[in-house]
Amino acid sequence: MKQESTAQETPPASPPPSPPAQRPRDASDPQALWIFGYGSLVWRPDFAYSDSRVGFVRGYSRRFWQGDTFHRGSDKMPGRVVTLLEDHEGCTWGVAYQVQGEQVSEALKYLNVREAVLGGYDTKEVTFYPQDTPDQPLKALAYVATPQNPGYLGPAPEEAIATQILACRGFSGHNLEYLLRLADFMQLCGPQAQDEHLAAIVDAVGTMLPCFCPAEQALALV
Ligand SMILES: N[C@@H](CCC(=O)N[C@@H](CS)C(=O)NCC(=O)O)C(=O)O
Repeated sequence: MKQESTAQETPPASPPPSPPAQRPRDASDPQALWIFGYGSLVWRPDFAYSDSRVGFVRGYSRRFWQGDTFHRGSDKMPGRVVTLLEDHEGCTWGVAYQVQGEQVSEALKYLNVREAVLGGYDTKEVTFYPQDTPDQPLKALAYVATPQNPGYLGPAPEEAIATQILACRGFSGHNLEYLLRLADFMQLCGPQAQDEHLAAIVDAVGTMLPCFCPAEQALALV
Protein backbone atom coordinates (compact mmCIF):
# COMPACT_ATOMS: atom_id res chain seq x y z
CA MET A 1 0.00 0.00 0.00
CA LYS A 2 1.66 3.26 -1.06
CA GLN A 3 1.04 6.49 0.73
CA GLU A 4 2.23 9.88 -0.50
CA SER A 5 3.25 12.52 1.98
CA THR A 6 0.62 15.18 2.48
CA ALA A 7 0.44 17.74 5.25
CA GLN A 8 3.74 19.02 6.62
CA GLU A 9 3.81 21.04 9.83
CA THR A 10 5.38 24.50 9.72
CA PRO A 11 7.43 24.45 12.91
CA PRO A 12 7.90 27.56 15.04
CA ALA A 13 11.50 28.74 15.44
CA SER A 14 13.19 25.76 17.01
CA PRO A 15 16.55 24.30 18.02
CA PRO A 16 18.47 22.48 15.27
CA PRO A 17 17.03 19.00 14.56
CA SER A 18 18.54 16.11 16.49
CA PRO A 19 21.14 13.95 14.66
CA PRO A 20 19.90 11.22 12.32
CA ALA A 21 18.46 8.27 14.22
CA GLN A 22 20.56 5.08 14.55
CA ARG A 23 18.47 2.93 12.29
CA PRO A 24 17.54 -0.72 12.79
CA ARG A 25 18.18 -2.54 9.49
CA ASP A 26 15.68 -4.66 7.57
CA ALA A 27 17.44 -7.98 6.91
CA SER A 28 15.52 -8.50 3.64
CA ASP A 29 16.57 -5.05 2.35
CA PRO A 30 19.49 -3.43 4.22
CA GLN A 31 18.50 -0.01 2.88
CA ALA A 32 14.92 -0.41 4.14
CA LEU A 33 13.64 0.68 7.53
CA TRP A 34 10.51 -0.12 9.51
CA ILE A 35 8.95 2.71 11.57
CA PHE A 36 6.50 1.76 14.36
CA GLY A 37 3.55 4.09 15.01
CA TYR A 38 1.30 3.77 18.05
CA GLY A 39 -0.34 7.21 18.29
CA SER A 40 -1.10 9.72 15.53
CA LEU A 41 1.25 7.82 13.20
CA VAL A 42 -1.33 5.04 13.24
CA TRP A 43 -3.85 7.15 11.27
CA ARG A 44 -1.69 9.97 9.83
CA PRO A 45 1.84 8.85 8.96
CA ASP A 46 2.12 11.65 6.37
CA PHE A 47 5.29 10.18 4.84
CA ALA A 48 5.69 7.94 1.79
CA TYR A 49 6.08 4.25 2.61
CA SER A 50 6.28 0.99 0.64
CA ASP A 51 4.43 -1.37 2.96
CA SER A 52 2.63 -1.44 6.32
CA ARG A 53 1.72 -4.05 8.91
CA VAL A 54 -0.66 -4.02 11.87
CA GLY A 55 0.91 -5.63 14.91
CA PHE A 56 2.37 -5.07 18.35
CA VAL A 57 5.46 -4.55 20.46
CA ARG A 58 6.03 -6.40 23.73
CA GLY A 59 7.53 -4.89 26.88
CA TYR A 60 5.82 -1.52 26.50
CA SER A 61 2.46 0.00 27.50
CA ARG A 62 0.94 3.03 25.81
CA ARG A 63 0.18 5.99 28.07
CA PHE A 64 -1.29 9.46 27.52
CA TRP A 65 1.56 10.93 29.56
CA GLN A 66 3.18 13.30 27.01
CA GLY A 67 2.12 16.94 26.88
CA ASP A 68 1.64 18.55 23.50
CA THR A 69 1.67 22.33 23.00
CA PHE A 70 1.67 22.24 19.17
CA HIS A 71 -0.34 19.48 17.50
CA ARG A 72 -3.17 18.94 20.02
CA GLY A 73 -2.67 21.72 22.55
CA SER A 74 -1.15 25.12 23.19
CA ASP A 75 1.38 26.64 25.59
CA LYS A 76 -1.47 27.74 27.86
CA MET A 77 -3.42 24.48 27.54
CA PRO A 78 -1.13 21.55 26.67
CA GLY A 79 -2.93 18.55 25.24
CA ARG A 80 -2.08 14.93 26.06
CA VAL A 81 -0.67 12.49 23.49
CA VAL A 82 0.80 9.03 23.87
CA THR A 83 4.20 7.64 24.61
CA LEU A 84 5.52 4.17 25.44
CA LEU A 85 6.21 3.16 29.04
CA GLU A 86 8.63 0.28 29.61
CA ASP A 87 6.45 -2.44 31.12
CA HIS A 88 7.70 -6.04 31.27
CA GLU A 89 4.14 -7.37 30.87
CA GLY A 90 3.02 -4.66 28.45
CA CYS A 91 1.90 -5.04 24.83
CA THR A 92 1.14 -2.09 22.54
CA TRP A 93 -0.62 -2.40 19.20
CA GLY A 94 0.11 -0.10 16.28
CA VAL A 95 1.24 0.01 12.66
CA ALA A 96 4.75 -0.54 11.26
CA TYR A 97 5.59 1.23 8.00
CA GLN A 98 8.39 0.08 5.68
CA VAL A 99 10.32 2.86 3.97
CA GLN A 100 12.84 2.12 1.23
CA GLY A 101 15.38 4.02 -0.85
CA GLU A 102 14.78 7.77 -0.83
CA GLN A 103 11.72 7.26 1.38
CA VAL A 104 14.05 6.55 4.32
CA SER A 105 15.75 9.95 4.48
CA GLU A 106 12.51 11.76 3.62
CA ALA A 107 10.59 9.98 6.39
CA LEU A 108 13.32 10.53 8.99
CA LYS A 109 13.66 14.20 8.07
CA TYR A 110 9.91 14.71 8.35
CA LEU A 111 9.52 12.73 11.58
CA ASN A 112 12.48 14.46 13.17
CA VAL A 113 10.54 17.74 12.88
CA ARG A 114 7.08 16.35 13.70
CA GLU A 115 8.14 14.05 16.56
CA ALA A 116 11.48 15.25 17.91
CA VAL A 117 11.53 19.01 17.37
CA LEU A 118 7.79 19.65 17.81
CA GLY A 119 6.89 16.73 20.05
CA GLY A 120 9.87 16.03 22.31
CA TYR A 121 10.17 12.38 21.20
CA ASP A 122 13.41 10.39 20.99
CA THR A 123 14.01 7.37 18.77
CA LYS A 124 14.26 3.83 20.11
CA GLU A 125 14.69 0.43 18.47
CA VAL A 126 11.84 -1.97 19.19
CA THR A 127 10.90 -5.48 18.08
CA PHE A 128 7.63 -5.46 16.14
CA TYR A 129 5.42 -8.54 15.79
CA PRO A 130 3.17 -8.40 12.70
CA GLN A 131 -0.39 -9.57 13.51
CA ASP A 132 -0.33 -12.08 10.63
CA THR A 133 3.22 -13.38 11.16
CA PRO A 134 4.12 -12.96 14.86
CA ASP A 135 6.75 -15.67 14.44
CA GLN A 136 8.64 -13.35 12.04
CA PRO A 137 9.32 -10.24 14.15
CA LEU A 138 10.88 -7.09 12.64
CA LYS A 139 13.28 -4.53 14.05
CA ALA A 140 11.65 -1.10 13.92
CA LEU A 141 12.27 2.50 14.92
CA ALA A 142 9.81 4.01 17.41
CA TYR A 143 9.49 7.58 18.64
CA VAL A 144 9.21 7.57 22.44
CA ALA A 145 8.78 10.54 24.79
CA THR A 146 10.89 9.86 27.88
CA PRO A 147 10.34 11.45 31.32
CA GLN A 148 13.43 13.59 30.68
CA ASN A 149 11.82 15.59 27.85
CA PRO A 150 10.40 19.01 28.85
CA GLY A 151 6.91 18.20 27.58
CA TYR A 152 6.50 15.05 29.68
CA LEU A 153 3.46 15.24 32.01
CA GLY A 154 3.57 11.75 33.50
CA PRO A 155 0.76 9.77 35.14
CA ALA A 156 -2.62 11.21 36.13
CA PRO A 157 -6.05 9.68 36.88
CA GLU A 158 -7.82 8.75 33.63
CA GLU A 159 -10.65 11.13 34.54
CA ALA A 160 -8.18 14.03 34.75
CA ILE A 161 -6.60 13.03 31.43
CA ALA A 162 -10.07 12.91 29.86
CA THR A 163 -10.88 16.39 31.16
CA GLN A 164 -7.63 17.74 29.70
CA ILE A 165 -8.28 16.06 26.33
CA LEU A 166 -11.79 17.50 26.15
CA ALA A 167 -10.48 21.01 26.74
CA CYS A 168 -7.54 21.11 24.30
CA ARG A 169 -6.91 21.64 20.61
CA GLY A 170 -3.82 22.53 18.55
CA PHE A 171 -2.53 22.99 14.98
CA SER A 172 -3.40 19.39 14.02
CA GLY A 173 -6.90 19.47 15.55
CA HIS A 174 -8.80 18.71 18.72
CA ASN A 175 -7.22 16.43 21.32
CA LEU A 176 -10.52 14.48 21.40
CA GLU A 177 -10.05 13.55 17.74
CA TYR A 178 -6.60 12.15 18.60
CA LEU A 179 -8.12 9.97 21.35
CA LEU A 180 -11.08 8.74 19.29
CA ARG A 181 -9.03 7.94 16.17
CA LEU A 182 -6.68 5.84 18.29
CA ALA A 183 -9.67 4.10 19.92
CA ASP A 184 -11.10 3.42 16.43
CA PHE A 185 -7.82 1.81 15.38
CA MET A 186 -7.82 -0.44 18.44
CA GLN A 187 -11.40 -1.50 17.63
CA LEU A 188 -10.23 -2.54 14.15
CA CYS A 189 -7.39 -4.63 15.61
CA GLY A 190 -9.91 -6.99 17.16
CA PRO A 191 -10.60 -8.41 20.63
CA GLN A 192 -7.05 -9.63 21.15
CA ALA A 193 -5.84 -6.01 21.16
CA GLN A 194 -6.64 -4.56 24.56
CA ASP A 195 -5.56 -1.18 25.98
CA GLU A 196 -7.19 -0.65 29.38
CA HIS A 197 -5.65 2.82 29.82
CA LEU A 198 -7.07 4.02 26.49
CA ALA A 199 -10.45 2.42 27.17
CA ALA A 200 -10.69 4.02 30.61
CA ILE A 201 -10.03 7.47 29.14
CA VAL A 202 -12.62 6.94 26.38
CA ASP A 203 -15.15 5.81 29.03
CA ALA A 204 -14.38 8.86 31.17
CA VAL A 205 -14.86 11.15 28.15
CA GLY A 206 -18.19 9.46 27.39
CA THR A 207 -19.33 10.04 30.95
CA MET A 208 -18.30 13.70 30.95
CA LEU A 209 -19.28 14.69 27.43
CA PRO A 210 -23.03 15.22 28.07
CA CYS A 211 -22.14 17.42 31.07
CA PHE A 212 -19.42 19.15 29.08
CA CYS A 213 -21.82 20.17 26.31
CA PRO A 214 -24.89 18.78 24.52
CA ALA A 215 -24.30 16.11 21.86
CA GLU A 216 -24.75 18.41 18.87
CA GLN A 217 -22.11 20.80 20.24
CA ALA A 218 -19.80 17.86 21.07
CA LEU A 219 -19.71 16.92 17.38
CA ALA A 220 -18.45 20.41 16.61
CA LEU A 221 -15.48 19.78 18.93
CA VAL A 222 -13.65 17.49 16.51
N1 LIG B 1 5.31 8.54 18.46
C1 LIG B 1 3.93 8.13 18.63
C2 LIG B 1 3.06 9.30 18.96
C3 LIG B 1 3.14 10.28 17.87
C4 LIG B 1 2.33 11.47 18.14
O1 LIG B 1 1.16 11.39 18.39
N2 LIG B 1 3.05 12.57 18.01
C5 LIG B 1 2.41 13.85 17.98
C6 LIG B 1 3.46 14.87 18.28
S1 LIG B 1 3.26 15.55 19.85
C7 LIG B 1 1.87 14.06 16.57
O2 LIG B 1 2.55 13.76 15.62
N3 LIG B 1 0.68 14.57 16.47
C8 LIG B 1 0.11 14.81 15.16
C9 LIG B 1 -1.39 14.80 15.31
O3 LIG B 1 -1.82 14.88 16.46
O4 LIG B 1 -2.10 14.69 14.29
C10 LIG B 1 3.47 7.41 17.37
O5 LIG B 1 4.30 6.64 16.91
O6 LIG B 1 2.36 7.54 16.86
